[in-house]
Amino acid sequence: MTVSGADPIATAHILGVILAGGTGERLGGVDKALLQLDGVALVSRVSARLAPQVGAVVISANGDPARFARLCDHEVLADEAPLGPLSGVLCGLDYAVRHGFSHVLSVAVDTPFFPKDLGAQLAQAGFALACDTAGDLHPTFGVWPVSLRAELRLSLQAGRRRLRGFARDHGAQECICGAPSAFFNINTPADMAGAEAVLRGETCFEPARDALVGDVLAHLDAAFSRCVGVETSAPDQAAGRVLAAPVRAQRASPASRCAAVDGFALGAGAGPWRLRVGRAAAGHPFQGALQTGQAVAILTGAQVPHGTQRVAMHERVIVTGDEVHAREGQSGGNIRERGEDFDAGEMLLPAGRRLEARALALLAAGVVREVAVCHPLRVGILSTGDEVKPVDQVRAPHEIADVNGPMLRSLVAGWGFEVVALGHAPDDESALRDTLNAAAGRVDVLLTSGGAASGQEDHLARLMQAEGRAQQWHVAMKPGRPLVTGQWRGMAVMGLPGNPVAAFTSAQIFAWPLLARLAGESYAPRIVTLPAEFSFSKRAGRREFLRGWLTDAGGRVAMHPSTSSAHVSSLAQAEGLIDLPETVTQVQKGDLVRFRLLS
Ligand SMILES: Nc1nc2c(c(=O)[nH]1)N[C@H]1C(S)=C(S)[C@@H](COP(=O)(O)OP(=O)(O)OC[C@H]3O[C@@H](n4cnc5c(N)ncnc54)[C@H](O)[C@@H]3O)O[C@H]1N2
Ligand code: MOO
Ligand SMILES: [Mg+2]
Repeated sequence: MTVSGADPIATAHILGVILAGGTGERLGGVDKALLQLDGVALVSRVSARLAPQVGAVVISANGDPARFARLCDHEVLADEAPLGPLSGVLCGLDYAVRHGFSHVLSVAVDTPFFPKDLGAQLAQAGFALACDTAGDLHPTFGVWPVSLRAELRLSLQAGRRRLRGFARDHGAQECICGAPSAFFNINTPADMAGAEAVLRGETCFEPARDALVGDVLAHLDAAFSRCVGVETSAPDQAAGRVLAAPVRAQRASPASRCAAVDGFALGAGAGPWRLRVGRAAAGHPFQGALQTGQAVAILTGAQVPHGTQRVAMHERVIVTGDEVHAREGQSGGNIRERGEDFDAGEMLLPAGRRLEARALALLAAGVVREVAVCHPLRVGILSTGDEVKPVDQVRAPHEIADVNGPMLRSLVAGWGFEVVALGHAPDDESALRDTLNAAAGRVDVLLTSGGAASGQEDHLARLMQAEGRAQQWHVAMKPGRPLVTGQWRGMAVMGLPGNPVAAFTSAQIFAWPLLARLAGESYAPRIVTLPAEFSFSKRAGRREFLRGWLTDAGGRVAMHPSTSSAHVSSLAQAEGLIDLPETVTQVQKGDLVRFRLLS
């Protein structure tokens, strides 16, 4: 179903719902609604901001409603089944219908500075979620028509609890309603202190620190999801593709008891055994069963006849006439039992697994004839910069060869994605716009390099913020401080920094998990922990990735002496990235370090 907006909805027809069901875990499990910000409970602040924007206000919260009684006289609605904020919205919609409202405007109780014209902005669309000017979606802030009730209930009953997923599936628009600071939400005691400082006018919301690597990864997880379609295919035709659904064995393996060696299938008894006429070969079962004291010749892989106790290797028996005598030293049954590798119906591979040789072998063993796989993810690679030229066009000393282009194309192809080479764009906003527009029709995701920072000729973030959706990051990471993430006309975009070592590192740390997510693939970098063969000092608060390799004797990690993000030689020598966390200031020889293996 798609709900589209026509006329804006009158304020009197909108019911305001304060979502106050969270557990406030990072604040020690307190009820956030009751937290006092500069002497006023959050629920009261949010209610005061919401009331002028709607016809009436209710609170969605579970537990004892009396706790709100001394703060406000809003009705408190408990969830039918508490399944997160979406059940709060559902409760609000039910209440809205009973009381003659046409829409719900939902807000979160822990976000006290939301825009004063939020309702008016969202109501233009009829069904919409709020996002900020940096492109971040705030799915608890939305306008919801009551007509969504039945589908929302069904969706929750089916276990789909994500606001953004439901909203996107049902055609919600995303409206830019304010600056990121307007959606500042309180999760930790430090956020509370920050919000109080803002109220006192001592500070504004500009981030005081660079984003942590973990923050950026969490944002990627929240803001992006699989974007490619799914089809069914024979496994053989799907080599290199990603499974969209788990696969179960269609048959046990082995499907029948069979011989693990060439020799004689022996029936019960201590021997000698009387040799029967005929044999059991792979693909040609012996017709008949072995009685006590009987034997029959058998070959590796053949089904063992009924009544077989064990299979003796031919080197280990003596055959005289039609009698088989066991020699000394016979051990083991030499029989592969039915289903000893896996049983019919057993899960062989999970969704998200890429079908490489080992996976394909397993599917064949399980007689799997059809799998659901994701379409390949098309990844555009674009270099930017007036100084950057293809290698065969480099002339003047102020020109440099495009290093990032070939590096990223090879990296992305090596990860198993489909590469679309998009060449190069100059440092010019209008040319970049044209390039982005052209790319949006050809690829699912675009990786750029260069122009990701905030210099005069760094256009990517500015352009995308103005005309698409973008987040410009300063990551507390070296190399790779600048990064841009966002969307352009439905295409995911990641702007990597220009310096090649930074581009490479940011690609490993951020682009790879992003691409995997978009492609429906599970992402699992290979990381080992080994003693350092070097000592090194660094600043606290920043994650650093050094280029390193395993020492000849093995078991230790050496570092390249250069930490410059422009020294490409250090990359070529590297076998991995040494990952030094934010908290570390000193590494001594012998200390354990995390080493992310490349290739
Ligand atoms: N005032 C600040 N300046 C810079 C910051 C900062 O935070 N504040 N960050 C520095 C860091 S760290 C990096 S990394 C770079 C990243 O800059 P951009 O992503 O904007 O990239 P450019 O300015 O276009 O180029 C930087 C550098 O990289 C070379 N480059 C670019 N593309 C390629 C390519 N395809 N092949 C080879 N080399 C390339 C380019 O020539 C520049 O030398 O910004 C710092 N500045
Ligand atoms: O990303 Mo920059 O160093 O890290 O050159
Ligand atoms: Mg720059």
